Amino acid sequence: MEKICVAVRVRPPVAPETSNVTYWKPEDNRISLHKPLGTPISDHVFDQTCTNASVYELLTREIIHAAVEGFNGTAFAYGQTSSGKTFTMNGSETDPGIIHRAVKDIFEKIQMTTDREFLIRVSYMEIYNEEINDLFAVENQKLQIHESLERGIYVSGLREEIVNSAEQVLKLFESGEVNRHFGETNMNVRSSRSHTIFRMVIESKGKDTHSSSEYSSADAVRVSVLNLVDLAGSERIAKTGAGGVRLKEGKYINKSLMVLGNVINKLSEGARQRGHIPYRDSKLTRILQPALGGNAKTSIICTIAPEEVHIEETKGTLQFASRAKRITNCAQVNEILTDAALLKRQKLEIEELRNKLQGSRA
Ligand SMILES: Nc1ncnc2c1ncn2[C@@H]1O[C@H](COP(=O)(O)OP(=O)(O)OP(=O)(O)O)[C@@H](O)[C@H]1O
Repeated sequence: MEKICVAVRVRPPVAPETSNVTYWKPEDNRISLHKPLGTPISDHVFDQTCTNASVYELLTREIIHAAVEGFNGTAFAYGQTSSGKTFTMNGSETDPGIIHRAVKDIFEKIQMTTDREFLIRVSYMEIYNEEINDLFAVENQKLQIHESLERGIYVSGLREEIVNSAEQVLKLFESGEVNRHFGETNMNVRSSRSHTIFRMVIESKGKDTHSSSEYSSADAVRVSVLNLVDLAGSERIAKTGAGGVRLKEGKYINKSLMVLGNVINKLSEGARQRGHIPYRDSKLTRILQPALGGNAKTSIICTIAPEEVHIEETKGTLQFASRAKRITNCAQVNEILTDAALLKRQKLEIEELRNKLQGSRA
């Protein structure tokens, strides 16, 4: 069992004239309003001078490395609109975000792992107005979620591309970004109007599979799923000035984030009290189910805006962070034996049985 890793990140003020007015005081892994005391609410608090490089290093790198070794992983950004989620996940020219860094890191790690061979598949989807769309293939819309013993929870009909270099993945990611729903609101000129999930499936098996007399872990195939998630931001309609299409989008965004909040609340209660977890109440929580209290290593970066007008929303985000911090997951390496390995094992077991029988007859 391990805890979800949660961090809070303060973005710099939007208006330069307010740059020296600080309402929030980050101090180690605490953040407080007015007075520098308070209980730790997350594992890290990043102040407004921090870079995406340091967020990646402290919060996500370990999960990415574990994904290459066979553990499921999820990293997601949560926070009100315009607080810096997309900036954290996508980054800028000079300071690439989590996704860019994760992709580079995965291929570097793979290159260093000389005793295994890898197959990497990527997909990119968005949840827009509670419908799942494929960002690699615009014709694939309104996709359905299914569950099977072999694949767990998956989205059927989603295009998966087999990739073999970081450059190829980043190019594909950029092509998907073009199809994503963005829109202008009073709060953000380029506001994400959908939740996006960039997914990498990492499959590997040992190179040393030639020994015929014994089966070993080298015969097993490891399959891990890595989700890099940029959520749409919660918003107050009065502040965003949303009407028409934006209003409809805002309602769907708020509803699915409310379900996510409910799931986090339930999970943060002790195992005895928690009862039914409402994963099925939204597509977002259904897809993220393994990441929330399941078989995955998860980190959450909660982004907040420093301005006084956003204090109430910021308090809500900090509450979300402190609840999420209480969640424990149970991550394990996903290893399955190949058919050939299973056959080898069966043969050995039969052999053993035969020897035993002969021994008892003698
Ligand atoms: N840490 C940061 N450093 C510099 N600029 C930032 C930082 N965080 C956010 N910004 C800037 O603030 C603005 C809003 O950020 P961003 O679009 O990432 O917010 P968001 O939380 O994704 O919003 P939404 O939910 O509306 O999509 C952008 O112009 C972004 O470049």
